[in-house]
Amino acid sequence: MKKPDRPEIPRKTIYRLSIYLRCLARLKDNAIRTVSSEALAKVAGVKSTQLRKDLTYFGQFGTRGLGYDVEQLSAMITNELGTKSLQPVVLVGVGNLGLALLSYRGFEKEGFEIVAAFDLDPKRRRDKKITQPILGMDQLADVIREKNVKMAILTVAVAAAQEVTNTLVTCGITGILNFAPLVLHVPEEVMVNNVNLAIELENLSYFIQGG
Ligand SMILES: NC(=O)c1ccc[n+]([C@@H]2O[C@H](COP(=O)([O-])OP(=O)(O)OC[C@H]3O[C@@H](n4cnc5c(N)ncnc54)[C@H](O)[C@@H]3O)[C@@H](O)[C@H]2O)c1
Repeated sequence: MKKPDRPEIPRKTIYRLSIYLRCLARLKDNAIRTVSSEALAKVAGVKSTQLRKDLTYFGQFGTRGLGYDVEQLSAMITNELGTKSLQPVVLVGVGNLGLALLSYRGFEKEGFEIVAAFDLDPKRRRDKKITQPILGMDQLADVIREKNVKMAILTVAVAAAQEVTNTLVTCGITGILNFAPLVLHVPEEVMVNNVNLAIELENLSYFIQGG
């Protein structure tokens, strides 16, 4: 996977980078140029020792007494996350969930562009709010190649998820955001992130018991 010359960076550290980046964006909006590790940690909701530890994976940042340069730290994190330029993404499965994600206008601001969506039955769903092309599966390989797409959002019915995953991997996709409630089998070099609201709710349910 990415940057193999580095020591293993915990997955949670990478998640926290995304949180730090959004906090830094808010500071930039308020014309704040430098921030102490304590202040940044506080807005990010972590301990300052955690923040400093996370950032040491990527080199030395900040000046003692002065803190971090907001612009420089944002640039470093964006570079590490690979979101310096707009990343093309495809979505497969234009049902209820797929349509909802396609109609969300906020992804581009965050560095991702859903360049096209695909479905077995691309003509079934039409929605004036959707600006991306909805195409048949026969066009998937061409679009992925032409637009050099590496990431896919998977919102197909659970029964089709593994088969569609195999197709995506064959087409060169190396990162899958999977909404289907099953464990996908992929080659080692392919990364899958699962989103499962039921698991998140179950987790909340555990923690609020007896509250
Ligand atoms: N992660 C979550 O929290 C969460 C929440 C809701 C739904 N889901 C899951 O998301 C998926 C979609 O849910 P939905 O309600 O939008 O379902 P849906 O039935 O409305 O849509 C599924 C779409 O997938 C398409 N499809 C099926 N087989 C395909 C194939 N082989 N190739 C291409 N397209 C194919 C169908 O034509 C349909 O348009 C399901 O797997 C569901 O379990 C997850």
